[in-house]
Amino acid sequence: DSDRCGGSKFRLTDLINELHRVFAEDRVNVEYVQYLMESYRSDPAEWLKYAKFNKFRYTRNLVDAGNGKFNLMVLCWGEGDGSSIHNHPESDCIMKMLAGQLTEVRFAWPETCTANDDENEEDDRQLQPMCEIGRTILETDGVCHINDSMGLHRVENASHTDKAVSLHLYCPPFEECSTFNQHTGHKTTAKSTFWSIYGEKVSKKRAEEQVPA
Ligand SMILES: O=C(O)CCSS
Ligand SMILES: [Fe+2]
Repeated sequence: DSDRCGGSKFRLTDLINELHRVFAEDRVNVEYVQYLMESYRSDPAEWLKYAKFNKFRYTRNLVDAGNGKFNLMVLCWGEGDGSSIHNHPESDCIMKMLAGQLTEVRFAWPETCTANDDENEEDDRQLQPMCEIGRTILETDGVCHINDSMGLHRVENASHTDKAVSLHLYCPPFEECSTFNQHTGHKTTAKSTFWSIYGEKVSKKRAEEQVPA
């Protein structure tokens, strides 16, 4: 079937095929990848099978493992769900709203200043509150792009009445990232896991393995 202006419809499967073609090249143009994510018009019939919610926290549902070059996943946010402040190690993150609304809050990397200049072994850092450097409300089909050179972010569903669904592309994929305490800038490492893989809920046992098929 065709879209409004008579062109053939750019389906989720077309997006995935085009991403595989792009990532088969040696060099990837991230702007073009962002253009592809913008070009896809959200159609719930195409992604509902990945949209699995957990009442306790947002879920990450793997759609395509990108032949190891990228991960494409559907994230499902219950009312009030939010991520921690986190980075995207050596990766580009391109995020697109499929349904509902999300707020992206950006932060600068934490400042750490040594309390005193003498060469003491223990680097005595004075952690301080992190600085918010931007705030964007993403509406359906909106896309945002971030990588570590641009800063850190927290993503949250501020609605008390509506759920939200977003499509995330990470290239290259990463299994863990750093999370940050907003008041102190203190950094900890967090492992990223999938709630479902290719539309199948991850069994308790598989959750340990976390190896996409
Ligand atoms: O992958 C995650 O859990 C962070 C979602 S915001 S990019
Ligand atoms: Fe993120």
